[in-house]
Amino acid sequence: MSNRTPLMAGNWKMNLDHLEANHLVQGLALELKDHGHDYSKCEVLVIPPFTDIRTVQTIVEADELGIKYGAQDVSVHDNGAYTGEVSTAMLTRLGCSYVVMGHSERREYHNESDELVGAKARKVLDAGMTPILCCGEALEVRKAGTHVDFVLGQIRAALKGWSAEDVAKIVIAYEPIWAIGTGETATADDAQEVCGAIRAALLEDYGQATAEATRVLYGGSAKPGNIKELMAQADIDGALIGGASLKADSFAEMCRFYA
Ligand SMILES: O=C(CO)COP(=O)(O)O
Repeated sequence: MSNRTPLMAGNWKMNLDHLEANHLVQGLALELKDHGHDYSKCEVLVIPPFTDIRTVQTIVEADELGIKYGAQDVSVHDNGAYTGEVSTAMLTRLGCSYVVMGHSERREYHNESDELVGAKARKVLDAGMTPILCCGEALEVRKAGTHVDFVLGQIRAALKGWSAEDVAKIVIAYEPIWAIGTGETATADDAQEVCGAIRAALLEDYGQATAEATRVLYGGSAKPGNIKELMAQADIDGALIGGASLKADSFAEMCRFYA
């Protein structure tokens, strides 16, 4: 058993308006409270669209909930003529503690490169928040059997030049694209194979302290029915959850995987 605190992160993607966000966070808080959730056994994070963050902040702060919240993306710029972008300062001002970057949906639809993803992670860490760096292969890569090399290549390109101390502070989320929103979960063995390879690469590149500290999540059709098996794997420290995080009961059940 490692001393890494497990993290359940709900990526809402482009779902839920502020009224629905309010409903979900309150429902989630109640579910967790009713079941006596121990936040030291699993950190709970919601990642709403930008427009819901203020709403989530209000509820979380008013009730001093243990739930944390973050953003799905961020700009690499500080301010200026970047229409549509949101800066790290804007997110810290709203109390965000995590920011996702490099999600496959942004890599695919917005042509985000490993270099840009790495620059976003740097920006987020420098602003005092925790980057959740996403990686993962498409089905063709998996079929060709080169998925481990592909994923390690993404991570190494994004983190080029980083110190061991900084890498130890980030979260890496392995999300095989073919398992996202498809109902097709990677088996626990498939997920462990890649998460284990990520940790072995961290050991090789940055040494033992970093390899032991950096949290590695799995994402892709994670749900109440498979979370226990995923969390039983040595190198899986939590999950990045899409669909199943949009319902208070299913997400709360996953946060309580340890019970
Ligand atoms: O992309 C994901 C989380 O970032 C996974 O989404 P699903 O859990 O809906 O497959």
